[in-house]
Amino acid sequence: MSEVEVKGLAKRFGRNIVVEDVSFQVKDGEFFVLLGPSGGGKTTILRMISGLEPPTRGTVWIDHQDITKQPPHIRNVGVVFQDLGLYPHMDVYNNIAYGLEVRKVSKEEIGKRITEAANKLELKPILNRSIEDLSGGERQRVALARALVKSADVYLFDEPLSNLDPPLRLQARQEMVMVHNLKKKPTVYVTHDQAEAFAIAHRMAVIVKGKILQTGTPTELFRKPVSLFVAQFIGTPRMNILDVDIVHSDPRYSLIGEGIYFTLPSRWTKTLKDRKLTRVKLGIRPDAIIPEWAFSELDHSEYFLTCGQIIRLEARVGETSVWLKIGTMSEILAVFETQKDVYLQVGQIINIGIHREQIYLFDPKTELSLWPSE
Ligand SMILES: Nc1ncnc2c1ncn2[C@@H]1O[C@H](COP(=O)(O)OP(=O)(O)OP(=O)(O)O)[C@@H](O)[C@H]1O
Repeated sequence: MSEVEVKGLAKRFGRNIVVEDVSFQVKDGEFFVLLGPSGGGKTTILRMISGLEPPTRGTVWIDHQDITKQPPHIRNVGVVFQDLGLYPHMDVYNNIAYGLEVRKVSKEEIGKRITEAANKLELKPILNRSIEDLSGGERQRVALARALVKSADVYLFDEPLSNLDPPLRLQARQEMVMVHNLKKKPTVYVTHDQAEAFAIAHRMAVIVKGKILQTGTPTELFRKPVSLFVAQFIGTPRMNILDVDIVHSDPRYSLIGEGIYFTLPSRWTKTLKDRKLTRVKLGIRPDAIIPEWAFSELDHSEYFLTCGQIIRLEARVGETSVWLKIGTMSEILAVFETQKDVYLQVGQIINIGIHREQIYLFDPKTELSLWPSE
């Protein structure tokens, strides 16, 4: 059993605090993703776990042992960084072997492990090639093989796929998940690509400006974002946000805004009464908007109804993005399944429905999520 845990981790470079009070735990066999925009401190966290950067505060634990003061070569951590860290003057075989030689693994054992890894990652034909002659995808597989031959307690990946084209990226991602499944060790993976995070994470943390905003499974973060930032960061296309007034029309509360008059289900009454808010930010995911031609299949009482004028259209295979003006000024994006017998055009006015249980409300000042009573 291995487990990696960071407790109250902080890092300051000069006056700049780049990681602030970060804590998380990754269990054996778990794939944990640190997701966040560039410059948020994700790489610095991995560098602190691997021992390349000493924390200003906080501790790093592997297998319930505090290893914060251990030098990097003592820590049994397998790392694949963004630049892959391959030695350009060495061939593929020696790049993979190097870390094992440093650890005094016998030549025989090294040969055995490399053959195994080369078979799994299809590297056999290029074992004697120089790193300089390899494509981006091949280099990426060499870096993975280097992690695979190591019997590490923890694996760390820092955007290892960022230099690859989309098709290669998908293949490399599958190879990486394969390495993880073979090793069944805790893995921490850094990315700023939320679609990638969703595809591979068991659990993930959204990290911005050195702080974790939320930790949970991809579904938890999608369904129950703690704030407007997380709600818009997770899910493509981004959640629509509209500023609306709150009106108390006893016994219920209603949302009133540009083209909007929604009477909220009674579950919201307590939350809105307690908060005494007069305005909120209303969040609607583009795929939660139902077009009029799908109305017959739905129970109207479950939906808020309004209408919008199409201002832009973008058709893709199987779905169409439709930008709608509602009221005189507000604009929202809806994504509809493309229908053979429905012709849409700019300027057209259509009716839309929004499921009552699929709206999000945010406090306009703190931008934290508001939730109805269960
Ligand atoms: N050695 C250093 N000295 C000074 N500042 C640093 C150092 N390393 C990182 N930083 C700063 O710390 C901040 C966080 O950087 P970090 O690379 O950890 O973020 P990141 O979330 O991994 O970003 P990216 O996705 O772009 O790699 C950045 O502002 C960066 O400039």
